Amino acid sequence: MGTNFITAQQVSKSFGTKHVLTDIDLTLPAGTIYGLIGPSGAGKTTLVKSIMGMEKVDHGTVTVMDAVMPNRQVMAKIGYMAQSDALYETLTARENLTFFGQLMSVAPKQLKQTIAYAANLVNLTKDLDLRVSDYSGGMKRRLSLAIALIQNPNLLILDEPTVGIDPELRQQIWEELNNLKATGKSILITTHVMDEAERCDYLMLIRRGIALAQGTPAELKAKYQVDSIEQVFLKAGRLQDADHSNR
Ligand SMILES: Nc1ncnc2c1ncn2[C@@H]1O[C@H](COP(=O)(O)OP(=O)(O)OP(=O)(O)O)[C@@H](O)[C@H]1O
Repeated sequence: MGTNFITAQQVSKSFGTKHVLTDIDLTLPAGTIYGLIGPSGAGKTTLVKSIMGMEKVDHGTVTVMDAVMPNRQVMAKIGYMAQSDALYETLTARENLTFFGQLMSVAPKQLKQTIAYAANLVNLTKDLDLRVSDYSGGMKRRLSLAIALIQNPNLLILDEPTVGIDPELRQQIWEELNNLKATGKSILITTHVMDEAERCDYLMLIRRGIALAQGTPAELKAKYQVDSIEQVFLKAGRLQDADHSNR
């Protein structure tokens, strides 16, 4: 594989007359946590789905692990956690993990081990044999994250993985994301939580489908001469508004 897990070039997407993504470039190298940060409706999920090959882009190209997307085989190799949970409610969490593990061709011998690892990571070990219909919203998010990890993927794409997850567990999840990164895996993550943005190696600030700024958190703070990513976002947003009204 080349050095990059994801290369998106000049990606544009509209729904009807609404421009949702405009000329987005994104490069995700190995061993990197890349954060997409932006307000609700900014286009983060649409960009993630375009990278996954689940949305057809109007313009531009997306390459994932050397394959031009959409590509079913490559899509199956990505540990993907969607924004809405796609779980079998009448099955237990263990049965869900087993089902998805088999679907992703995890060897039966390994499956038991990876279920234990993933359940432990998201703190669901003791609730594995409960039916998902009895799970809270946060538990369902955690189970979805465990499913994304079940095949030990080299590339994880996580759409708002920590929504509804308490701060302590969020901390543990971030620690594990960093461990995965240290083994050369890459993670693309969307969030609107600013302290999570600070933990990413590289960020894209996205607003109204436009990449307002890209860089490491330190680079962005230096560029906008502020102390936090939240302030970077506010300043970049104001500049975007001023630019818009000057046209
Ligand atoms: N299938 C669709 N048909 C029409 N409009 C869509 C469709 N999917 C998304 N949109 C619109 O595209 C815009 C961007 O949506 P998207 O879900 O990508 O934003 P987001 O940044 O992920 O927001 P959130 O943080 O709330 O998930 C929104 O205005 C949304 O209404």
